[in-house]
Amino acid sequence: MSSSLADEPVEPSEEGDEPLTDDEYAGYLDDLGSAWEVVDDHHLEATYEFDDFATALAFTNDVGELAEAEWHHPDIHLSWGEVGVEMWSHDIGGLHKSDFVMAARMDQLYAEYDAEYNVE
Ligand SMILES: C[C@H](O)[C@H](O)[C@H]1CNC2=NC(N)=NC(=O)C2=N1
Repeated sequence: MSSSLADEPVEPSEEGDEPLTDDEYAGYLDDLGSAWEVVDDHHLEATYEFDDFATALAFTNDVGELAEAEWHHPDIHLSWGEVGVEMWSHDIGGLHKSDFVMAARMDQLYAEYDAEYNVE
């Protein structure tokens, strides 16, 4: 996982942008942690594991703050000990570089948690 993607700006998609094709996003996907996969060439998906609900909730709130700051929002599913995230660009109905930057930022956030488990 290269930290360079996380250091890039989250630039929103422009009107008329086409979603990235698998060839176009392959390099970005390689830069992400192993937690992430692309589903149906449409969105990124990952599940982060934690020791308990409270820690999962804290991570969820951190992701929420990141999303608000970057004005680019994931779908988040909070469970006991787990946070599921889906990330895509709604305005183009698919994947944009900004989704991969956000995923890399979430990987950075997760790395700060003293979680016992990592996602396989
Ligand atoms: C109305 C608001 O500006 C838009 O919904 C923004 C906010 N957050 C967003 N988040 C995501 N993931 N995709 C978008 O297209 C998007 N657009």
